[in-house]
Amino acid sequence: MAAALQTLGGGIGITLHWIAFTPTIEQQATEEQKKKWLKLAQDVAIVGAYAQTEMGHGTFVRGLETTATYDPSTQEFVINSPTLTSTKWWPGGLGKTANHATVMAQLYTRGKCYGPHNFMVQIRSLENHQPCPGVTLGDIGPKMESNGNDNGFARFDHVRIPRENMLMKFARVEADGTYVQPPSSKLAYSNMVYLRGTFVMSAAQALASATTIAVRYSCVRRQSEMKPGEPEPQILEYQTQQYKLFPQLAAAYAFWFASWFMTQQHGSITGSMEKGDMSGLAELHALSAGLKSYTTAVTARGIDVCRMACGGHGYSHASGLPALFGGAAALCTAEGENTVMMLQTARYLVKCFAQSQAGKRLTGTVAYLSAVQPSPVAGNRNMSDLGTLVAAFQHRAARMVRHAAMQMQGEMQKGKAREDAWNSCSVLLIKAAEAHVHSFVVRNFAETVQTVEVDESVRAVLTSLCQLYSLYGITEHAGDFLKDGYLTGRDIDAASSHLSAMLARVRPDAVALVDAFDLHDKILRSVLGRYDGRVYEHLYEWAKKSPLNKSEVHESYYKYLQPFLKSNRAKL
Ligand SMILES: CCCCC/C=C\C/C=C\C/C=C\CC/C=C/C(=O)SCCNC(=O)CCNC(=O)[C@H](O)C(C)(C)COP(=O)(O)OP(=O)(O)OC[C@H]1O[C@@H](n2cnc3c(N)ncnc32)[C@H](O)[C@@H]1OP(=O)(O)O
Ligand SMILES: Cc1cc2nc3c(=O)[nH]c(=O)nc-3n(C[C@H](O)[C@H](O)[C@H](O)COP(=O)(O)OP(=O)(O)OC[C@H]3O[C@@H](n4cnc5c(N)ncnc54)[C@H](O)[C@@H]3O)c2cc1C
Repeated sequence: MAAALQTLGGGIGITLHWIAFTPTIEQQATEEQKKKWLKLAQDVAIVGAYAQTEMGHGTFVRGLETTATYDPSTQEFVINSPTLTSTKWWPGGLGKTANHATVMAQLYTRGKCYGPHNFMVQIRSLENHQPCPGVTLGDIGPKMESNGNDNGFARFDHVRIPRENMLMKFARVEADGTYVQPPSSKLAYSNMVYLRGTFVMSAAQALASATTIAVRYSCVRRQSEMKPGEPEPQILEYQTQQYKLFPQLAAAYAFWFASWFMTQQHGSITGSMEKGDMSGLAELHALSAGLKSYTTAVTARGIDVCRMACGGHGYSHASGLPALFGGAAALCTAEGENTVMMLQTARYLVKCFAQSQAGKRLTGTVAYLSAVQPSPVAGNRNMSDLGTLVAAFQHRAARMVRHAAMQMQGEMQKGKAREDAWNSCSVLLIKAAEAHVHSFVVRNFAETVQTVEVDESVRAVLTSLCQLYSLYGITEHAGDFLKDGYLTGRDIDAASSHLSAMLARVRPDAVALVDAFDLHDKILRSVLGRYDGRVYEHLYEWAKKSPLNKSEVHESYYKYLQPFLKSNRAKL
């Protein structure tokens, strides 16, 4: 049903109904409100959008301009778009599909603003789908990709909704206009934390799709001569092709396992929060923000590497890779722009570092920050040992977090305000946060391959993949590891040669490793990645279906080319 709606007419999309609107009801509505809206949403008796971002604000949620002003005389909220920049802009499905939206608006009651809160607003008639009175709707126009989804705009002209339409699980407004504080003002943001967590799996699946396409195609495509006179080899025999694709394949597995951890963490921490224990919220926010930022950025870059590794056919929509890239690029901006999200993780790390300096024992994903010794113990390390590789990544991250935090402290000691010191160290902070997330992904990958219940022969392959992922990270960021002498030049050389060995070791299992993602051709939508490998016949069939081939001589010849040619020939 959802898939059909998604493609119906190519102009509507209910993705956000499932991944944002419905979860917002689940997470932010009271039991009473769930009785009213949740089943309607789950049965698609209503279709919703998650309307938070505005033309003028996306990142800075506290700067949103849409207002929800409580009128105690009628016990209603008045939803209003006071400026052009307050126009809701980007929400998926808002343009033409949704008839309801959860609208994030600044809550005003008794003349005071209590910040952004979520409100349920019906935006279209359930009878004829016309916009409701006071509501102006439309599509924001073509985008880089995902044009099957009507990302839209909405304006509200003093639209009245019942008090009960404020999602009141955490904060409330009583009938007389009294505002009741939530346990944490950030609980209004809880669905963003949830959605960021799901992006980690979206990234893993996207990278899995791209590597499936590129690895399979690299076994079909034969090109050039490796040795004079020999038959053209599969392009996957070239070490450079392996160096392009296998780190992406390893990252897909790494992110898949990271998403398992994210899902488990989200479940257990939100479970505790249901019982009133908010202690895990900060770590959950930092982890989801950092993982979302890191995995989507690596995935978008990795998909483009896969696209380039497929040569010209990779650039064709027949490959499915341009669409994958466009989708993954969106994940880098949506649900919290990547830079801003990584800065949120950095903010948490600086806080934890200060606590560790004050003698507090750190736990969870930051525990290593207090365990890692500042002075490196150089020496010939066994660069094929997973424990050694994990320790190297944790040392790198701890060193970079310490360096950024101390740099910031130094700026403040010179008299800079905290905010100015933060801004002038934010590049260092971003790099430190990226190193932290990278070390988490490596550690989690290593722990998963060592504990997951699989046949020992499968564990051996996954261990090689984890070594490959880690060694690739060390060689790609060698400077970070060499800086304080924790790793030596000899270690880096050893890492490079082990990496080459891992490329050769993974090669025989490469196709099995992508087949293991079990992505049906209908999901891959790629002529190059077809399970049956019959690329060329289907590439020709695909091309013949191009709209330009409907006529032998295209109408543009008669309209433009023919007169142009004629006039040029007349001048000869
Ligand atoms: C092939 C690819 C796969 C498929 C893809 C296919 C197609 C692609 C198409 C579309 C993609 C799919 C779906 C798209 C769905 C997208 C939906 C959206 O985009 S919804 C809108 C999302 N918007 C955001 O995420 C906004 C980001 N901004 C924020 O979250 C906040 O403004 C920000 C940046 C966190 C700042 O908030 P602020 O209140 O100013 O906080 P401070 O930075 O001052 O920090 C104050 C303290 O609050 C803590 N904090 C902040 N946020 C949270 C939170 N969410 N939870 C818990 N705590 C939080 C923060 O840590 C501070 O704490 P301390 O004071 O340090 O203790
Ligand atoms: C495909 C897609 C689908 C979307 N779907 C939805 C949806 O369903 N619902 C919804 O509400 N929204 C949706 N969005 C909007 C999305 O959430 C916002 O685009 C995103 O939050 C970024 O905000 P912005 O666009 O205002 O960019 P800005 O915040 O203006 O960012 C622009 C630049 O400024 C930088 N910047 C901003 N703040 C800081 C800072 N504090 N420190 C350093 N640099 C900073 C950013 O890093 C970035 O480089 C969608 C967006 C896309 C692309």
